[in-house]
Amino acid sequence: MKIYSAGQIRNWDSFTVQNEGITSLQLMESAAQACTSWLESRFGIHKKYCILCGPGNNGGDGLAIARLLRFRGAEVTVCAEMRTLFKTPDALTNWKEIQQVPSIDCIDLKEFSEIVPAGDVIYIDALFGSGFKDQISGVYKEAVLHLNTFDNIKVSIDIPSGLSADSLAVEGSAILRADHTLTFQSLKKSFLHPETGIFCGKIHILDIGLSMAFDEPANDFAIDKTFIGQRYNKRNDFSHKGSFGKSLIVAGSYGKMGAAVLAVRAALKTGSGITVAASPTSGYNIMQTSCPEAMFESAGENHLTSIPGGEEMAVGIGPGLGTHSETAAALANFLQNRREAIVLDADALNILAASPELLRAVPPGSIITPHPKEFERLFGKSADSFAKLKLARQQASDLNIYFVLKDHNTQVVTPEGNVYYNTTGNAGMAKGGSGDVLLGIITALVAQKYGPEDAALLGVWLHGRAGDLAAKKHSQEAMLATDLIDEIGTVFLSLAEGV
Ligand SMILES: NC(=O)C1=CN([C@@H]2O[C@H](COP(=O)(O)OP(=O)(O)OC[C@H]3O[C@@H](n4cnc5c(N)ncnc54)[C@H](O)[C@@H]3O)[C@@H](O)[C@H]2O)[C@@H](O)CC1
Ligand SMILES: Nc1ncnc2c1ncn2[C@@H]1O[C@H](COP(=O)(O)OP(=O)(O)O)[C@@H](O)[C@H]1O
Ligand SMILES: [K+]
Repeated sequence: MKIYSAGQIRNWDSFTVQNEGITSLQLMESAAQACTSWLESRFGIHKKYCILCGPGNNGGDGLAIARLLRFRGAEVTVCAEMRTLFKTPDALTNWKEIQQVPSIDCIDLKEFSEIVPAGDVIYIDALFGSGFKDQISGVYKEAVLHLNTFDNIKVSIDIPSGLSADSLAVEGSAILRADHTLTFQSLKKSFLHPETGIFCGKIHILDIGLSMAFDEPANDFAIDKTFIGQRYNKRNDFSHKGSFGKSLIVAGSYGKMGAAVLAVRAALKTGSGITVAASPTSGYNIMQTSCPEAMFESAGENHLTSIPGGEEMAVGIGPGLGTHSETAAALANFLQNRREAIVLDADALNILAASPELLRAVPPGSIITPHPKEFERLFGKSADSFAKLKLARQQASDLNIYFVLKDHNTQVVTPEGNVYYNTTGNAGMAKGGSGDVLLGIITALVAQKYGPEDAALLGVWLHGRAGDLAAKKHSQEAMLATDLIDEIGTVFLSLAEGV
Protein backbone atom coordinates (compact mmCIF):
# COMPACT_ATOMS: atom_id res chain seq x y z
CA MET A 1 0.00 0.00 0.00
CA LYS A 2 1.35 3.42 -0.99
CA ILE A 3 1.51 6.03 1.73
CA TYR A 4 0.42 9.34 0.25
CA SER A 5 1.12 12.80 1.65
CA ALA A 6 -1.75 15.08 2.76
CA GLY A 7 -1.47 16.91 -0.59
CA GLN A 8 -1.71 13.64 -2.52
CA ILE A 9 -4.73 12.59 -0.44
CA ARG A 10 -6.44 15.81 -1.53
CA ASN A 11 -5.58 14.92 -5.15
CA TRP A 12 -7.03 11.45 -4.56
CA ASP A 13 -10.29 12.96 -3.29
CA SER A 14 -10.51 15.28 -6.34
CA PHE A 15 -9.56 12.48 -8.74
CA THR A 16 -12.38 10.35 -7.32
CA VAL A 17 -14.88 13.17 -7.75
CA GLN A 18 -13.76 13.76 -11.35
CA ASN A 19 -13.52 10.13 -12.43
CA GLU A 20 -16.08 8.16 -10.47
CA GLY A 21 -19.10 10.35 -11.13
CA ILE A 22 -19.72 11.22 -7.50
CA THR A 23 -19.73 14.58 -5.75
CA SER A 24 -17.48 15.51 -2.85
CA LEU A 25 -20.61 15.65 -0.69
CA GLN A 26 -21.37 12.03 -1.58
CA LEU A 27 -17.79 11.13 -0.71
CA MET A 28 -18.26 12.76 2.69
CA GLU A 29 -21.48 10.79 3.13
CA SER A 30 -19.69 7.59 2.21
CA ALA A 31 -16.94 8.37 4.78
CA ALA A 32 -19.58 9.10 7.44
CA GLN A 33 -21.46 5.90 6.63
CA ALA A 34 -18.29 3.83 6.96
CA CYS A 35 -17.56 5.45 10.34
CA THR A 36 -21.13 5.03 11.61
CA SER A 37 -21.20 1.36 10.67
CA TRP A 38 -17.88 0.84 12.39
CA LEU A 39 -19.10 2.61 15.55
CA GLU A 40 -22.28 0.53 15.64
CA SER A 41 -20.50 -2.75 15.09
CA ARG A 42 -17.95 -1.90 17.74
CA PHE A 43 -20.08 -0.31 20.45
CA GLY A 44 -23.62 -1.46 19.62
CA ILE A 45 -26.72 0.64 18.98
CA HIS A 46 -28.47 3.32 21.08
CA LYS A 47 -25.25 4.65 22.59
CA LYS A 48 -24.48 8.22 23.64
CA TYR A 49 -22.06 10.20 21.52
CA CYS A 50 -20.54 13.65 21.79
CA ILE A 51 -19.04 14.74 18.47
CA LEU A 52 -16.52 17.59 18.34
CA CYS A 53 -16.57 19.18 14.89
CA GLY A 54 -13.90 21.47 13.42
CA PRO A 55 -14.27 24.12 10.69
CA GLY A 56 -13.28 22.03 7.63
CA ASN A 57 -14.36 18.81 5.97
CA ASN A 58 -13.22 16.72 8.94
CA GLY A 59 -15.87 18.63 10.89
CA GLY A 60 -18.25 17.95 7.99
CA ASP A 61 -17.63 14.22 8.45
CA GLY A 62 -18.45 14.66 12.14
CA LEU A 63 -21.77 16.36 11.34
CA ALA A 64 -22.76 13.65 8.87
CA ILE A 65 -21.84 10.98 11.43
CA ALA A 66 -23.99 12.81 14.02
CA ARG A 67 -27.01 12.73 11.67
CA LEU A 68 -26.55 9.07 10.74
CA LEU A 69 -26.06 7.97 14.35
CA ARG A 70 -29.15 9.90 15.45
CA PHE A 71 -31.24 8.28 12.66
CA ARG A 72 -30.07 4.91 13.98
CA GLY A 73 -31.28 5.72 17.48
CA ALA A 74 -28.19 7.04 19.26
CA GLU A 75 -28.24 10.05 21.59
CA VAL A 76 -26.06 12.69 19.98
CA THR A 77 -24.53 16.01 21.04
CA VAL A 78 -22.57 18.12 18.56
CA CYS A 79 -19.90 20.57 19.72
CA ALA A 80 -18.79 23.17 17.16
CA GLU A 81 -17.36 26.65 17.06
CA MET A 82 -20.49 28.75 16.58
CA ARG A 83 -18.66 32.02 15.91
CA THR A 84 -16.88 31.06 12.69
CA LEU A 85 -18.86 27.91 11.98
CA PHE A 86 -18.01 25.88 8.88
CA LYS A 87 -15.71 26.92 6.07
CA THR A 88 -16.33 24.37 3.32
CA PRO A 89 -19.53 23.97 1.26
CA ASP A 90 -19.89 20.27 2.19
CA ALA A 91 -19.51 20.93 5.90
CA LEU A 92 -22.02 23.80 5.66
CA THR A 93 -24.52 21.57 3.84
CA ASN A 94 -24.21 19.01 6.61
CA TRP A 95 -24.60 21.73 9.23
CA LYS A 96 -27.90 22.77 7.58
CA GLU A 97 -29.02 19.13 7.50
CA ILE A 98 -28.33 18.77 11.20
CA GLN A 99 -30.79 21.60 11.90
CA GLN A 100 -33.55 19.44 10.35
CA VAL A 101 -32.81 16.44 12.56
CA PRO A 102 -34.86 16.47 15.75
CA SER A 103 -33.18 16.20 19.12
CA ILE A 104 -29.52 16.59 18.29
CA ASP A 105 -28.10 18.87 20.96
CA CYS A 106 -25.66 21.49 19.65
CA ILE A 107 -23.32 23.29 22.00
CA ASP A 108 -20.63 25.87 21.39
CA LEU A 109 -17.12 24.46 21.51
CA LYS A 110 -16.07 27.19 23.89
CA GLU A 111 -18.39 25.65 26.49
CA PHE A 112 -16.78 22.26 26.08
CA SER A 113 -14.01 22.94 28.55
CA GLU A 114 -16.69 23.29 31.27
CA ILE A 115 -18.14 19.86 30.51
CA VAL A 116 -17.79 17.13 33.11
CA PRO A 117 -17.57 13.79 31.33
CA ALA A 118 -20.41 11.32 31.76
CA GLY A 119 -19.11 7.78 32.01
CA ASP A 120 -21.13 6.27 29.19
CA VAL A 121 -20.49 8.89 26.46
CA ILE A 122 -18.25 8.03 23.51
CA TYR A 123 -16.36 11.09 22.26
CA ILE A 124 -15.75 11.53 18.55
CA ASP A 125 -12.93 13.78 17.45
CA ALA A 126 -13.80 15.38 14.09
CA LEU A 127 -11.91 18.64 14.69
CA PHE A 128 -9.11 18.41 12.12
CA GLY A 129 -8.03 15.85 9.55
CA SER A 130 -5.65 15.91 6.62
CA GLY A 131 -6.04 19.68 6.14
CA PHE A 132 -4.50 20.48 9.52
CA LYS A 133 -1.40 22.66 9.61
CA ASP A 134 0.97 23.95 12.24
CA GLN A 135 -0.52 23.68 15.74
CA ILE A 136 -3.83 23.90 17.56
CA SER A 137 -4.72 27.10 19.37
CA GLY A 138 -7.68 28.88 21.01
CA VAL A 139 -10.88 26.99 21.75
CA TYR A 140 -9.70 24.00 19.71
CA LYS A 141 -6.63 23.62 21.88
CA GLU A 142 -8.68 23.95 25.08
CA ALA A 143 -11.14 21.34 23.81
CA VAL A 144 -8.37 18.87 22.95
CA LEU A 145 -6.56 19.35 26.25
CA HIS A 146 -9.82 18.97 28.18
CA LEU A 147 -10.89 15.87 26.24
CA ASN A 148 -7.49 14.29 26.83
CA THR A 149 -8.24 14.31 30.56
CA PHE A 150 -11.37 12.13 30.08
CA ASP A 151 -11.23 8.38 30.63
CA ASN A 152 -14.06 7.87 28.13
CA ILE A 153 -13.53 6.12 24.80
CA LYS A 154 -12.24 8.59 22.21
CA VAL A 155 -12.45 7.91 18.49
CA SER A 156 -10.64 10.15 16.01
CA ILE A 157 -11.98 10.56 12.50
CA ASP A 158 -9.27 10.17 9.84
CA ILE A 159 -6.42 11.60 11.98
CA PRO A 160 -6.15 12.48 15.69
CA SER A 161 -6.66 16.25 15.80
CA GLY A 162 -3.44 18.21 16.10
CA LEU A 163 -1.42 15.57 14.26
CA SER A 164 -0.17 16.29 10.79
CA ALA A 165 -0.36 13.45 8.25
CA ASP A 166 3.26 13.66 7.16
CA SER A 167 5.51 15.07 9.85
CA LEU A 168 6.36 15.51 13.50
CA ALA A 169 4.04 17.76 15.49
CA VAL A 170 5.27 21.21 16.50
CA GLU A 171 6.94 20.82 19.87
CA GLY A 172 4.58 21.28 22.82
CA SER A 173 1.43 21.45 20.68
CA ALA A 174 -1.83 19.81 21.79
CA ILE A 175 -2.77 16.52 20.12
CA LEU A 176 -5.78 14.37 20.81
CA ARG A 177 -4.89 11.03 22.33
CA ALA A 178 -7.33 8.61 20.68
CA ASP A 179 -8.27 5.06 21.62
CA HIS A 180 -9.20 4.38 18.00
CA THR A 181 -8.48 6.18 14.75
CA LEU A 182 -10.82 5.51 11.82
CA THR A 183 -8.67 6.52 8.91
CA PHE A 184 -9.78 6.76 5.33
CA GLN A 185 -8.52 4.40 2.67
CA SER A 186 -4.84 4.26 3.63
CA LEU A 187 -2.32 4.78 6.43
CA LYS A 188 -0.66 8.14 6.97
CA LYS A 189 3.10 8.44 7.52
CA SER A 190 2.81 10.00 10.97
CA PHE A 191 0.86 6.95 12.22
CA LEU A 192 3.97 4.83 11.72
CA HIS A 193 6.55 6.82 13.70
CA PRO A 194 6.87 6.39 17.48
CA GLU A 195 6.59 10.09 18.45
CA THR A 196 3.35 10.60 16.51
CA GLY A 197 1.87 7.09 16.20
CA ILE A 198 1.40 6.98 19.97
CA PHE A 199 -1.63 9.31 19.63
CA CYS A 200 -3.60 7.06 17.26
CA GLY A 201 -4.61 4.19 19.53
CA LYS A 202 -5.77 1.27 17.42
CA ILE A 203 -5.87 2.18 13.75
CA HIS A 204 -8.70 0.98 11.51
CA ILE A 205 -8.54 1.63 7.78
CA LEU A 206 -12.02 2.25 6.33
CA ASP A 207 -12.83 1.98 2.65
CA ILE A 208 -14.75 5.15 1.70
CA GLY A 209 -14.72 4.43 -2.03
CA LEU A 210 -11.78 6.53 -3.21
CA SER A 211 -10.95 5.60 -6.80
CA MET A 212 -8.65 2.60 -7.20
CA ALA A 213 -7.49 4.07 -10.52
CA PHE A 214 -5.67 6.89 -8.72
CA ASP A 215 -1.92 6.42 -8.95
CA GLU A 216 0.73 8.96 -8.04
CA PRO A 217 4.40 8.21 -7.43
CA ALA A 218 5.32 7.63 -3.78
CA ASN A 219 8.48 6.68 -1.89
CA ASP A 220 6.74 5.42 1.23
CA PHE A 221 4.82 2.16 1.44
CA ALA A 222 3.13 0.03 4.10
CA ILE A 223 3.89 -3.68 3.98
CA ASP A 224 0.48 -5.34 4.05
CA LYS A 225 -0.86 -8.82 3.26
CA THR A 226 -1.56 -8.13 -0.42
CA PHE A 227 1.92 -6.76 -0.86
CA ILE A 228 3.44 -9.87 0.74
CA GLY A 229 1.19 -12.22 -1.22
CA GLN A 230 2.66 -10.78 -4.43
CA ARG A 231 6.24 -11.41 -3.30
CA TYR A 232 5.95 -14.82 -1.64
CA ASN A 233 7.05 -17.78 -3.82
CA LYS A 234 5.46 -21.17 -3.22
CA ARG A 235 7.83 -24.16 -3.18
CA ASN A 236 7.95 -26.07 -6.44
CA ASP A 237 6.76 -29.73 -6.24
CA PHE A 238 9.83 -30.93 -8.16
CA SER A 239 12.33 -29.25 -5.87
CA HIS A 240 15.08 -30.80 -3.73
CA LYS A 241 17.10 -29.44 -0.84
CA GLY A 242 19.56 -27.89 -3.27
CA SER A 243 16.73 -25.74 -4.63
CA PHE A 244 16.44 -23.83 -1.39
CA GLY A 245 20.01 -22.76 -0.93
CA LYS A 246 22.45 -22.85 1.90
CA SER A 247 22.54 -20.53 4.88
CA LEU A 248 25.64 -19.88 6.93
CA ILE A 249 24.85 -18.31 10.29
CA VAL A 250 27.96 -16.81 11.86
CA ALA A 251 27.03 -16.32 15.49
CA GLY A 252 27.69 -17.05 19.15
CA SER A 253 30.52 -16.89 21.66
CA TYR A 254 31.06 -18.41 25.10
CA GLY A 255 27.99 -17.47 27.19
CA LYS A 256 26.04 -16.16 24.18
CA MET A 257 25.22 -19.35 22.31
CA GLY A 258 21.49 -18.74 22.80
CA ALA A 259 21.58 -15.96 20.20
CA ALA A 260 23.23 -18.32 17.70
CA VAL A 261 20.72 -21.10 18.40
CA LEU A 262 17.78 -18.71 17.88
CA ALA A 263 19.15 -17.46 14.56
CA VAL A 264 19.90 -20.98 13.29
CA ARG A 265 16.50 -22.35 14.37
CA ALA A 266 14.78 -19.44 12.67
CA ALA A 267 16.72 -20.10 9.44
CA LEU A 268 15.75 -23.78 9.57
CA LYS A 269 12.08 -22.93 10.15
CA THR A 270 12.09 -20.40 7.30
CA GLY A 271 12.90 -23.08 4.75
CA SER A 272 16.64 -22.88 4.17
CA GLY A 273 17.74 -26.03 2.24
CA ILE A 274 20.98 -26.53 4.19
CA THR A 275 21.86 -24.57 7.31
CA VAL A 276 25.35 -24.34 8.77
CA ALA A 277 26.28 -22.70 12.08
CA ALA A 278 29.75 -21.18 12.26
CA SER A 279 30.38 -20.76 15.99
CA PRO A 280 33.20 -21.24 18.52
CA THR A 281 33.93 -24.85 19.49
CA SER A 282 32.71 -24.23 23.05
CA GLY A 283 29.21 -23.96 21.56
CA TYR A 284 29.39 -27.26 19.68
CA ASN A 285 27.30 -29.39 22.08
CA ILE A 286 24.75 -26.66 22.59
CA MET A 287 24.18 -26.15 18.86
CA GLN A 288 24.18 -29.83 17.90
CA THR A 289 21.65 -30.72 20.59
CA SER A 290 19.36 -27.72 20.07
CA CYS A 291 19.43 -27.80 16.27
CA PRO A 292 20.16 -31.34 15.05
CA GLU A 293 19.10 -30.36 11.52
CA ALA A 294 21.97 -27.87 11.24
CA MET A 295 25.64 -28.57 10.54
CA PHE A 296 28.39 -27.10 12.68
CA GLU A 297 31.61 -25.45 11.61
CA SER A 298 34.14 -24.60 14.34
CA ALA A 299 35.49 -21.10 14.04
CA GLY A 300 37.48 -20.43 17.21
CA GLU A 301 37.58 -21.72 20.78
CA ASN A 302 35.44 -19.43 22.96
CA HIS A 303 35.00 -16.58 20.50
CA LEU A 304 35.13 -16.41 16.74
CA THR A 305 38.61 -16.07 15.27
CA SER A 306 37.79 -16.76 11.62
CA ILE A 307 34.78 -16.71 9.33
CA PRO A 308 34.43 -19.43 6.71
CA GLY A 309 34.24 -18.14 3.12
CA GLY A 310 30.61 -19.15 2.68
CA GLU A 311 30.93 -19.40 -1.11
CA GLU A 312 27.53 -19.92 -2.75
CA MET A 313 25.90 -19.52 0.64
CA ALA A 314 23.69 -16.82 2.06
CA VAL A 315 25.66 -15.50 5.02
CA GLY A 316 24.14 -13.89 8.13
CA ILE A 317 26.59 -12.57 10.71
CA GLY A 318 26.26 -11.10 14.16
CA PRO A 319 24.07 -12.52 16.94
CA GLY A 320 25.99 -13.18 20.15
CA LEU A 321 29.41 -12.79 18.49
CA GLY A 322 30.87 -10.37 21.02
CA THR A 323 33.33 -7.75 19.91
CA HIS A 324 36.68 -9.40 20.78
CA SER A 325 39.52 -7.91 18.73
CA GLU A 326 40.12 -11.29 17.03
CA THR A 327 36.44 -11.50 16.07
CA ALA A 328 36.62 -7.93 14.73
CA ALA A 329 39.71 -8.86 12.69
CA ALA A 330 37.95 -11.96 11.35
CA LEU A 331 34.98 -9.85 10.24
CA ALA A 332 37.24 -7.26 8.60
CA ASN A 333 39.08 -10.00 6.74
CA PHE A 334 35.84 -11.63 5.65
CA LEU A 335 34.44 -8.35 4.35
CA GLN A 336 37.59 -7.60 2.33
CA ASN A 337 37.18 -10.91 0.50
CA ARG A 338 33.43 -11.23 0.15
CA ARG A 339 31.71 -10.05 -3.05
CA GLU A 340 28.15 -11.34 -2.61
CA ALA A 341 25.58 -9.56 -0.47
CA ILE A 342 25.32 -10.60 3.20
CA VAL A 343 23.11 -9.92 6.23
CA LEU A 344 24.61 -8.15 9.26
CA ASP A 345 23.15 -7.66 12.73
CA ALA A 346 24.00 -7.11 16.39
CA ASP A 347 27.71 -7.43 17.25
CA ALA A 348 28.71 -7.40 13.57
CA LEU A 349 27.21 -3.88 13.52
CA ASN A 350 28.90 -2.95 16.79
CA ILE A 351 32.23 -3.98 15.27
CA LEU A 352 31.49 -1.82 12.21
CA ALA A 353 30.57 1.09 14.49
CA ALA A 354 34.00 0.85 16.14
CA SER A 355 35.72 0.81 12.69
CA PRO A 356 33.42 2.86 10.44
CA GLU A 357 35.81 2.57 7.46
CA LEU A 358 34.70 -1.09 7.28
CA LEU A 359 31.21 0.03 6.25
CA ARG A 360 32.57 0.71 2.76
CA ALA A 361 33.68 -2.93 2.55
CA VAL A 362 30.14 -4.25 3.07
CA PRO A 363 29.21 -5.81 -0.30
CA PRO A 364 26.58 -3.94 -2.34
CA GLY A 365 23.04 -5.21 -1.89
CA SER A 366 23.72 -6.37 1.69
CA ILE A 367 21.11 -5.97 4.41
CA ILE A 368 21.93 -4.50 7.81
CA THR A 369 19.39 -4.75 10.62
CA PRO A 370 20.22 -2.21 13.37
CA HIS A 371 17.99 -1.58 16.39
CA PRO A 372 17.85 2.10 17.40
CA LYS A 373 20.97 1.95 19.59
CA GLU A 374 23.00 0.09 16.95
CA PHE A 375 21.97 2.67 14.34
CA GLU A 376 23.07 5.45 16.67
CA ARG A 377 26.45 3.76 17.27
CA LEU A 378 26.93 3.50 13.50
CA PHE A 379 25.76 6.93 12.35
CA GLY A 380 25.38 9.13 15.43
CA LYS A 381 22.37 10.49 17.27
CA SER A 382 19.36 11.76 15.30
CA ALA A 383 16.99 14.42 16.64
CA ASP A 384 13.92 12.20 16.02
CA SER A 385 12.73 9.22 14.01
CA PHE A 386 11.95 11.34 10.91
CA ALA A 387 15.52 12.71 10.90
CA LYS A 388 16.88 9.21 11.48
CA LEU A 389 14.94 7.89 8.50
CA LYS A 390 16.27 10.69 6.31
CA LEU A 391 19.82 9.80 7.36
CA ALA A 392 19.20 6.10 6.72
CA ARG A 393 17.90 6.92 3.22
CA GLN A 394 21.04 8.85 2.46
CA GLN A 395 23.34 6.13 3.86
CA ALA A 396 21.48 3.33 2.06
CA SER A 397 22.02 5.17 -1.20
CA ASP A 398 25.69 6.07 -0.48
CA LEU A 399 26.63 2.56 0.65
CA ASN A 400 24.31 0.81 -1.82
CA ILE A 401 22.88 -1.42 0.92
CA TYR A 402 19.47 -2.09 2.50
CA PHE A 403 18.59 -0.99 6.01
CA VAL A 404 16.12 -2.75 8.27
CA LEU A 405 15.49 -0.14 10.96
CA LYS A 406 13.97 -2.21 13.77
CA ASP A 407 11.14 -0.45 15.55
CA HIS A 408 7.42 -0.90 16.35
CA ASN A 409 6.83 -0.25 12.62
CA THR A 410 10.17 -1.53 11.32
CA GLN A 411 11.31 0.31 8.19
CA VAL A 412 13.05 -1.29 5.24
CA VAL A 413 15.04 1.39 3.43
CA THR A 414 16.31 0.66 -0.09
CA PRO A 415 19.30 2.16 -1.91
CA GLU A 416 16.78 3.79 -4.30
CA GLY A 417 15.35 5.74 -1.36
CA ASN A 418 12.10 3.84 -0.90
CA VAL A 419 10.83 3.20 2.61
CA TYR A 420 8.61 0.23 3.46
CA TYR A 421 6.93 0.33 6.88
CA ASN A 422 6.10 -3.00 8.46
CA THR A 423 2.61 -3.39 9.92
CA THR A 424 3.01 -6.61 11.91
CA GLY A 425 4.60 -7.19 15.31
CA ASN A 426 3.90 -6.19 18.90
CA ALA A 427 5.50 -5.09 22.14
CA GLY A 428 5.87 -8.73 23.26
CA MET A 429 8.80 -8.83 20.83
CA ALA A 430 10.64 -6.15 22.82
CA LYS A 431 12.80 -8.83 24.44
CA GLY A 432 16.30 -10.21 23.98
CA GLY A 433 16.40 -12.75 21.18
CA SER A 434 13.76 -11.36 18.80
CA GLY A 435 16.38 -9.66 16.63
CA ASP A 436 18.46 -12.87 16.41
CA VAL A 437 15.40 -14.63 15.01
CA LEU A 438 14.98 -11.92 12.38
CA LEU A 439 18.57 -12.37 11.17
CA GLY A 440 17.94 -16.11 10.74
CA ILE A 441 14.70 -15.51 8.85
CA ILE A 442 16.16 -12.97 6.41
CA THR A 443 19.31 -15.06 5.77
CA ALA A 444 17.18 -18.12 4.96
CA LEU A 445 15.11 -16.07 2.50
CA VAL A 446 18.25 -14.81 0.77
CA ALA A 447 19.41 -18.47 0.55
CA GLN A 448 16.12 -19.27 -1.20
CA LYS A 449 16.95 -16.72 -3.90
CA TYR A 450 14.71 -13.90 -2.77
CA GLY A 451 16.38 -10.64 -3.80
CA PRO A 452 17.55 -8.45 -0.89
CA GLU A 453 14.51 -6.19 -1.06
CA ASP A 454 12.01 -9.05 -1.05
CA ALA A 455 13.98 -10.95 1.61
CA ALA A 456 13.94 -7.92 3.90
CA LEU A 457 10.26 -7.14 3.26
CA LEU A 458 9.00 -10.69 3.57
CA GLY A 459 11.36 -11.26 6.52
CA VAL A 460 10.16 -8.38 8.68
CA TRP A 461 6.50 -9.06 7.90
CA LEU A 462 6.80 -12.79 8.62
CA HIS A 463 8.74 -12.12 11.84
CA GLY A 464 6.09 -9.67 13.09
CA ARG A 465 3.18 -11.91 12.07
CA ALA A 466 4.74 -14.88 13.88
CA GLY A 467 5.22 -12.56 16.88
CA ASP A 468 1.54 -11.60 16.76
CA LEU A 469 0.47 -15.26 16.72
CA ALA A 470 2.84 -16.02 19.62
CA ALA A 471 1.40 -13.11 21.62
CA LYS A 472 -2.13 -14.36 20.98
CA LYS A 473 -1.21 -17.78 22.33
CA HIS A 474 1.07 -16.84 25.24
CA SER A 475 0.47 -13.08 25.92
CA GLN A 476 2.90 -10.29 25.09
CA GLU A 477 4.47 -10.63 28.52
CA ALA A 478 5.13 -14.37 28.48
CA MET A 479 5.94 -14.98 24.80
CA LEU A 480 9.53 -15.89 24.07
CA ALA A 481 11.62 -15.63 20.94
CA THR A 482 11.36 -19.45 20.71
CA ASP A 483 7.55 -19.18 20.72
CA LEU A 484 7.85 -16.79 17.78
CA ILE A 485 9.98 -19.32 15.87
CA ASP A 486 7.33 -21.98 16.57
CA GLU A 487 4.70 -19.81 14.84
CA ILE A 488 6.67 -19.31 11.61
CA GLY A 489 5.08 -22.47 10.20
CA THR A 490 1.55 -21.16 10.79
CA VAL A 491 2.42 -17.98 8.92
CA PHE A 492 3.73 -19.98 5.95
CA LEU A 493 0.56 -22.10 5.97
CA SER A 494 -1.57 -19.00 5.68
CA LEU A 495 0.69 -17.58 2.96
CA ALA A 496 0.43 -20.79 0.98
CA GLU A 497 -3.36 -20.60 1.25
CA GLY A 498 -3.24 -17.02 0.01
CA VAL A 499 -4.55 -15.41 3.22
N1 LIG B 1 -12.12 16.41 0.38
C1 LIG B 1 -12.95 15.39 0.31
O1 LIG B 1 -13.54 15.18 -0.69
C2 LIG B 1 -13.15 14.52 1.52
C3 LIG B 1 -12.63 14.92 2.74
N2 LIG B 1 -12.85 14.18 3.86
C4 LIG B 1 -12.50 14.72 5.20
O2 LIG B 1 -11.96 16.00 5.09
C5 LIG B 1 -10.75 16.10 5.80
C6 LIG B 1 -9.91 17.12 5.16
O3 LIG B 1 -10.69 18.29 5.12
P1 LIG B 1 -10.12 19.75 4.98
O4 LIG B 1 -9.13 19.75 3.87
O5 LIG B 1 -11.26 20.66 4.92
O6 LIG B 1 -9.29 19.95 6.29
P2 LIG B 1 -9.59 19.71 7.84
O7 LIG B 1 -11.02 19.59 8.12
O8 LIG B 1 -8.68 18.63 8.26
O9 LIG B 1 -9.03 21.05 8.49
C7 LIG B 1 -8.79 22.17 7.73
C8 LIG B 1 -9.58 23.31 8.29
O10 LIG B 1 -9.04 23.65 9.52
C9 LIG B 1 -8.36 24.90 9.40
N3 LIG B 1 -7.07 24.73 10.06
C10 LIG B 1 -5.99 24.06 9.61
N4 LIG B 1 -5.01 24.11 10.53
C11 LIG B 1 -5.50 24.81 11.57
C12 LIG B 1 -4.96 25.21 12.82
N5 LIG B 1 -3.72 24.90 13.16
N6 LIG B 1 -5.74 25.91 13.67
C13 LIG B 1 -6.99 26.26 13.34
N7 LIG B 1 -7.56 25.93 12.15
C14 LIG B 1 -6.82 25.21 11.29
C15 LIG B 1 -8.24 25.22 7.94
O11 LIG B 1 -8.26 26.60 7.75
C16 LIG B 1 -9.46 24.52 7.40
O12 LIG B 1 -10.62 25.30 7.58
C17 LIG B 1 -10.21 14.71 5.80
O13 LIG B 1 -9.31 14.48 6.87
C18 LIG B 1 -11.48 13.90 5.92
O14 LIG B 1 -11.86 13.82 7.29
C19 LIG B 1 -13.82 13.10 3.82
O15 LIG B 1 -15.07 13.69 4.02
C20 LIG B 1 -13.79 12.36 2.54
C21 LIG B 1 -13.94 13.28 1.37
N1 LIG C 1 7.05 -2.69 20.46
C1 LIG C 1 7.37 -3.46 19.42
N2 LIG C 1 6.47 -3.63 18.43
C2 LIG C 1 6.78 -4.39 17.35
N3 LIG C 1 7.97 -5.01 17.18
C3 LIG C 1 8.90 -4.86 18.12
C4 LIG C 1 8.66 -4.09 19.29
N4 LIG C 1 9.78 -4.13 20.05
C5 LIG C 1 10.69 -4.89 19.40
N5 LIG C 1 10.15 -5.34 18.25
C6 LIG C 1 10.85 -6.16 17.23
O1 LIG C 1 11.65 -7.13 17.88
C7 LIG C 1 12.95 -7.18 17.32
C8 LIG C 1 13.98 -6.78 18.39
O2 LIG C 1 15.26 -6.79 17.85
P1 LIG C 1 16.56 -6.45 18.69
O3 LIG C 1 16.35 -5.20 19.45
O4 LIG C 1 17.71 -6.54 17.78
O5 LIG C 1 16.55 -7.66 19.72
P2 LIG C 1 17.73 -8.59 20.22
O6 LIG C 1 19.01 -7.98 19.76
O7 LIG C 1 17.60 -8.57 21.69
O8 LIG C 1 17.48 -9.93 19.65
C9 LIG C 1 12.93 -6.24 16.11
O9 LIG C 1 12.63 -6.96 14.95
C10 LIG C 1 11.81 -5.28 16.46
O10 LIG C 1 11.20 -4.74 15.31
K1 LIG D 1 -9.86 14.21 13.62
